[in-house]
Formats: sequence, structure tokens, C-alpha cells
Amino acid sequence: MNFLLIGYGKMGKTIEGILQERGHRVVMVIDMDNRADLETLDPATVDVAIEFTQPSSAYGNIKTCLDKGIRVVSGTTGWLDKKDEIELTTKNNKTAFFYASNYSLGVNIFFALNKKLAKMMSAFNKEYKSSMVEIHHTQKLDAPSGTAITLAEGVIENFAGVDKWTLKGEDAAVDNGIEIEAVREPEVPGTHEVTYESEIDRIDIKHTAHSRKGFALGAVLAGEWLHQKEGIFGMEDMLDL
Ligand SMILES: NC(=O)C1=CN([C@@H]2O[C@H](COP(=O)(O)OP(=O)(O)OC[C@H]3O[C@@H](n4cnc5c(N)ncnc54)[C@H](OP(=O)(O)O)[C@@H]3O)[C@@H](O)[C@H]2O)C=CC1
Ligand SMILES: O=C(O)C1=N[C@H](C(=O)O)C[C@H](O)C1
Repeated sequence: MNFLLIGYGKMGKTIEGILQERGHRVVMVIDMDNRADLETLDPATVDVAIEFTQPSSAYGNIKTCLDKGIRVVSGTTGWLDKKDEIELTTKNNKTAFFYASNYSLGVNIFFALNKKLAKMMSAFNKEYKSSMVEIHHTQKLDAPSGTAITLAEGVIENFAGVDKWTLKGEDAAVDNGIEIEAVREPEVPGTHEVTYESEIDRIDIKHTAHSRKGFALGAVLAGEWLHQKEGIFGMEDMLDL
């Protein structure tokens, strides 16, 4: 397949390697210095665009592709207040959009486990208080991580009495909230831990990424899966978990 890569940072470079390993062609790489080339790109040359840039540029990049009818896999976090607009643009252009806050298989298994645990803990919500810690490298621009927000949404849907998340150090902790602590340490690809704590004991579930390979492979698999599809998709459509 012919892929367009938007964003050539830590993820863009890892994705490029996996595309090559799997026999795909990278028709163009768009980064900060040549971002104007996206406007003039011929959509007929591209099957799917993969977009991993930064919160402030994701919306514009994705919209430009969709307006050209190019299918997009996006992994950029921190811009989802505009996701509804992107979904409308996808429908209007009869094209396809795939989004995941985290493309790794392990994290998507962890998402399912998190929902299941939250459901089990719900009967004991007077005894246990939920909280979360996410740890990432120091270059990360957004906090909390997109993955932490998805995990918090899984708790909110399933654990009675919790209906919002708060960010430690920015928001006041509340009884009806799950507090997320965002820690930044050099070189950490992504660690997420969900905790239920009572006076008597503590239950933790934790996912630790050893590298970015799982995120990148998942994004490439999503791109292969999206080929010739029309609509709005996420990992739950691609994986049978
Ligand atoms: N969903 C998932 O599974 C995962 C999501 N992510 C998310 O992906 C995003 C990228 O992560 P990562 O690769 O680590 O970040 P990097 O900072 O390493 O890379 C981002 C790249 O995008 C470039 N860029 C910035 N603005 C534009 C623009 N307007 N057009 C084209 N390129 C641009 C940057 O250029 P320059 O360096 O010159 O500024 C840089 O090369 C983040 O939001 C991160 O949270 C990360 C891992 C997994
Ligand atoms: O910025 C990162 O690096 C990561 N971002 C994603 C997120 O915000 O959840 C996914 C992964 O944790 C790595």
C-alpha cells in the first residue's frame, strides 16, 4: 500500500520502519519544514495517511487529508475537543477516519481489563477510592495522556459514584472524581497504573510499554485495515476483545 506519513518525530520514524518491514511504500513524509506540501499533494498517490504530530497541528493536518478524500489513521493526543468536527468532515467527504489514544494491543487488552475491574469494584465503591498514575518522557506536550483519559472514561462508565477525572496539581481532588497524576521522567515510552485503595488494602493494574514498537505496529495494522473502508473507526472495530 501507499502511505503518507505526517509527523516525522519519535513515532513517525518508528512507523516508517514498520511500514518498510511490511513491504509498504512511503510516498511522502510531511514534517514541520515541508508542511505546505500537504496542501498540494495529489490524493490519487496515497491509500492511507498516518498522522502523529502534536496537539496544535493534528486537526489541520487531518482535515486537509479528509477534504482531499484521503483516509486517515491518527494517533496524536490532546486535540479531541475537535473530534466531532473531524467525524463530520469524514462523513461529508465519504472517506474514513481511525482514531485511538493508544494503538498497542497490550494497552487495548488493558482497557478491557480496566472496564471489567471497574465494574467489579463498583459494588464496593464506599470502601475503595480509584486513582491513576501515568508516566511519560519529558518531551510529552499534553497531560494527562490520551491513554489515561481513555482509562478514566472506562472507570467513569463502570464505577458508580465517579463521573469526572481531575489532574493532580491542576484541579482540586473531588469525591466523585478519579484523580490522575501525570509524571514526566526521561525516556519513558508510556506507563499507566489504575489503583483502588481502601483502608485495608490496595489493588493495582499496570501496563508498561518497553518501547514505541507496539504503538507503531498497531497504527500500521489500522492503516492496512482501513484500506477501502468508509466511516469512523477505532480499535474496538479492528480487535475482537
Ligand atoms: N495513539 C498512540 O498510540 C500514540 C500516540 N502518541 C502521540 O503522538 C503524537 C506524536 O508523538 P511523538 O512522535 O512522540 O512526538 P514527536 O515530538 O517526537 O514528533 C512529532 C513530530 O511532528 C512534527 N510536527 C509538528 N507540527 C507539525 C505539522 N504542523 N505538520 C507536520 N509535522 C508536524 C514535529 O516536528 P518538529 O520536531 O520540527 O516540531 C515532530 O517531528 C503525540 O501527540 C503523542 O501523544 C504517541 C505514541 C503512541
Ligand atoms: O506521547 C507519548 O509518547 C504517548 N502518547 C500517547 C498518550 O498520550 O496516551 C500514547 C502513549 O502512552 C505514548
